[in-house]
Order: sequence, then C-alpha cells, then structure tokens
Amino acid sequence: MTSVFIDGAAGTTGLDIRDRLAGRTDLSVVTLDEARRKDPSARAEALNDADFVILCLPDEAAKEAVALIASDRPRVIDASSAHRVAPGWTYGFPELEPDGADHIAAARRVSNPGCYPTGFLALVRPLVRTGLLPADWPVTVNAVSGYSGGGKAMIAEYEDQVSPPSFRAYALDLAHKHVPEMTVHSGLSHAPLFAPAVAALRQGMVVEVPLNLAAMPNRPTVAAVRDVLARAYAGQPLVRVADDGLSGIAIEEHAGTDRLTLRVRGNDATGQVRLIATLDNLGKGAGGAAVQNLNIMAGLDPLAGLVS
Ligand SMILES: NC(=O)C1=CN([C@@H]2O[C@H](COP(=O)(O)OP(=O)(O)OC[C@H]3O[C@@H](n4cnc5c(N)ncnc54)[C@H](OP(=O)(O)O)[C@@H]3O)[C@@H](O)[C@H]2O)C=CC1
Ligand SMILES: CC(=O)N[C@@H](CCC(=O)OP(=O)(O)O)C(=O)O
Repeated sequence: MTSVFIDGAAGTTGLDIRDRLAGRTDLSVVTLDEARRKDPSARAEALNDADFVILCLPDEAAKEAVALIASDRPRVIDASSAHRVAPGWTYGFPELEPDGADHIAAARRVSNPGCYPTGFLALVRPLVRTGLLPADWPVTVNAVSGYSGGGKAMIAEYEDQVSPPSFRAYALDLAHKHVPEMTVHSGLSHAPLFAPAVAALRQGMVVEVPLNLAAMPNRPTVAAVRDVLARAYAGQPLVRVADDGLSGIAIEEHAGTDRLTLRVRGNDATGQVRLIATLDNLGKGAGGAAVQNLNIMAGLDPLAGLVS
C-alpha cells in the first residue's frame, strides 16, 4: 500500500491532513509521536521510508526536511512557501493551466500554493494567458483570511483573547511572502500590490481583484471577463465560476469545504469590475489542495477525501 509520511502532523495543516486521510483504505499514513516528531534522525528515517511525504512545517524546517531526503523513493508535497517559485518544483494547482494536472501527476516535488495566491491566481491567470489583461497591468489584490491562516500561534492569539480585533490589515510593508508566487505564476510582468487582512473567524477567505476595464486598451465588457474564467474552469469539480447575482458575498461561504468559487461583478457603464474568489484557507487553500495533489500524484481518485 502507498505510504504517506506527514512531517509536521501536530500543526494546523498537518492535523487537518491527518484527519482527512484517516479513513482512507488506499493509503497508509505515518506520523511521529510527540517525543520524536522534531528528532532529525527519526524524521530522516520516516522521510526516506515513505512513498510520499507531505511537509506541513515552517519554511526553514521544510527546507531542512528536503535536505534530509537521501533516497529516490519519496515524492514530496510541500505545504510551506519554501519552494513555490523554486527551480525543479512543480506548482501544485492542477486547475490553473490546461496541462496542470498532468505535470503534477508526473512530478516528484510539488509545492502547494499559498491560500491567498490560490484565489488570486485563479482569478487573474486565465485573463493574462488569453491576453484580456495586459501582462504589465498594475494589479491590486485585497484579501481577508480567517485567523487559522496564521497557524497554531495565531489561533491561540485569537482564541485566548477576550476581544480580538474583528478586522486587522497587515503586511503593511508590502512585502508579503506570497507576492513572488503571485507574480511568477500569474504571468504578470511586475508584482501585484497585495493588501491582506485577517478577520476574527477561524476559517474562510475572500480574495478580490478590482479592475478598471475602461482604462484598458481593448475595454473588455464584464461578460467577456466572466466568459474567459468560465471557459478556463469548465468541468472542474472544485473550481466554479458563479453567475448568481448575489447582493453580498460572505467570507464563510466555503468554510469546511474544498471549493473555490470565482465571481465577476461589475458595471459596463462605469467600465469597472470586481473579481472575487471565496475559499477556505485550510481547504483549497492548504490541506484540501495537498490531498488533491497527493491523489493526482498517486494515480488515485482526484477527489478522494475532498468536499467538492
Ligand atoms: N494555516 C494555513 O491556512 C496555511 C498554512 N500553510 C503552510 O503550512 C505550513 C504549516 O503551517 P501551519 O500548519 O499553519 O503551522 P503550525 O504552526 O500550526 O504548525 C507547524 C508545525 O510544525 C512543527 N515544527 C516546527 N519546526 C519543526 C521541525 N524542525 N521539525 C518538526 N516539526 C516542526 C511545529 O511544532 P510545534 O507544534 O512544536 O510548534 C508545528 O506543529 C507553513 O509553512 C504554512 O505557511 C499553507 C497554507 C495555508
Ligand atoms: C492570516 C495569515 O496570517 N495568513 C498567512 C498565510 C497563510 C498561508 O497561505 O500559508 P503559507 O504560509 O503556506 O503561504 C500569512 O499571511 O502569512
């Protein structure tokens, strides 16, 4: 049976993936007990003995784990941001490019996307690929995450406080660690301006890209933008383009699922559009994406263990 070692199984993403894989009969899951989970020799043994390893660690520990792999056996899925633009690593977003799942199926090293980049890239990449959005367009991305996006430390910070802030803008130096992968994998020629915030709810995420269509050389319509996204994700079970006319979009929309919904709302008279993605930062934004990549790499049902 295919074996999967989760390194970092006591953390937020690791525990989530362990729970997701617990009922699987097509995989055997290996974790280290509390006394050995940070012991480099125990980790080295487990890393080299598994068919797959999923790294649910801070960036430095993820790099250290990769360096501990000395055998050709393990194929790696890294949930951290250590290898998202690194040479030799495949970006683990199967729906993003037409041949994305094929590349992941064949890869030995797959880097899971960040939660914010999952929403951002899903909205922007097809527009750049088809030329609707000029690659040198100055793009802004506003986003709000549930606090579980900050891992154990932020969960404790929010759940131990009597009155945590309802909404907190951060990354005010405009150098968030997700900007490089947003730039590289969107095909934009310069970095988007990324304005994230964290809200006082555990799970959920809204990622928004506002665009002034009227200022673009070809002045596309709102329907033309929606059509590009609808074509790009047609038939994808986890990524859908909704045209439902909702008057408001809730951050909790997909909490507890692995869905990613994209909406294109705008006004042709003003020539303005809001591209809006909703997802669960721990679902398609982390653990769900890791399990999806594992299924694809192992040649299993791609949706096994996922909530579509
Ligand atoms: N939370 C989210 O929404 C997302 C997280 N990620 C990424 O996934 C990775 C894990 O994040 P998350 O689960 O949130 O973080 P957590 O802080 O919740 O968990 C990280 C775990 O790694 C353990 N750890 C740290 N150093 C080592 C080491 N040297 N050897 C073994 N274990 C170690 C920690 O141990 P201890 O328990 O002792 O602290 C902890 O259990 C990060 O790179 C994060 O950026 C990616 C997408 C979304
Ligand atoms: C709310 C919050 O703090 N979120 C995290 C990102 C969570 C995520 O996507 O994880 P990666 O670190 O793997 O990219 C942050 O902004 O650093």
